[in-house]
Amino acid sequence: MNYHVFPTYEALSTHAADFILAYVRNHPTATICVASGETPLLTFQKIVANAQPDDFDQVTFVALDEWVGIAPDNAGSCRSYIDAPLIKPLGIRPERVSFFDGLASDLEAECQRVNDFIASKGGLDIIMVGIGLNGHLGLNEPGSSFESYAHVSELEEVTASVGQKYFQSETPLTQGITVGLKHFLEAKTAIVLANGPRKKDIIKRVLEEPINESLPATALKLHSNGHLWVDAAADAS
Ligand SMILES: N[C@@H]1[C@@H](O)[C@H](O)[C@@H](COP(=O)(O)O)O[C@@H]1O
Repeated sequence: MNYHVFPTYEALSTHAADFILAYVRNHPTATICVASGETPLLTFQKIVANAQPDDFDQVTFVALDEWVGIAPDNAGSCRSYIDAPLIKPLGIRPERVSFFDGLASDLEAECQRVNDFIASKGGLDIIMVGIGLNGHLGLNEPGSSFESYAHVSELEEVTASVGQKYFQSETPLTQGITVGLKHFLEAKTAIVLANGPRKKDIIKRVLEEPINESLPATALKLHSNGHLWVDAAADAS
């Protein structure tokens, strides 16, 4: 795992955006899985600001996760956190993006649909995600199998309560639907971003603890091209 500390959130986001832009210019048909949440918002802004008109014409995006029971157009949905700042401004065509439907009546079929979509693209080139305070990647909560593809997860209390920050009013969050850790491990490049002092304790655990499924982010240490990029406030080295 490559660990890199950037002086500021701005520098971290610039690096992440430049990495994606350089990658798609060299690999125009790339498939990229991106996270929702607050962490990648400045990266998305910088990608949009610096993209050339045809950079993303043939690129495919996969949205990492979704809250079960939340409508796609809810401003707090994972979809909204990716669609509004990245997908819409880049003008990505609907057939080139996969979102989980948190309202799907058959969640297992929804997982299979996303698994099939990713497989049809030959897997993920890049997966770039944030990290939860309990070490989750996407909504792969502690205990998630490293062998799992897309699946439904039961959310820990900390995830349900921290998740309230995305919503205007109290919203019950009990389950998530997420790309699996096997997707993460099979991606050609895996990147975890973290910023701010709230993430320092979990970054310390990722750096110090052995690879184990109780701490999903340790999957990064199993990856042959895994990167943990943090700002100085989240640095725990
Ligand atoms: N579902 C999201 C994830 O997609 C995100 O990567 C992570 C970190 O969120 P944030 O970047 O807001 O700290 O947890 C949330 O629960």
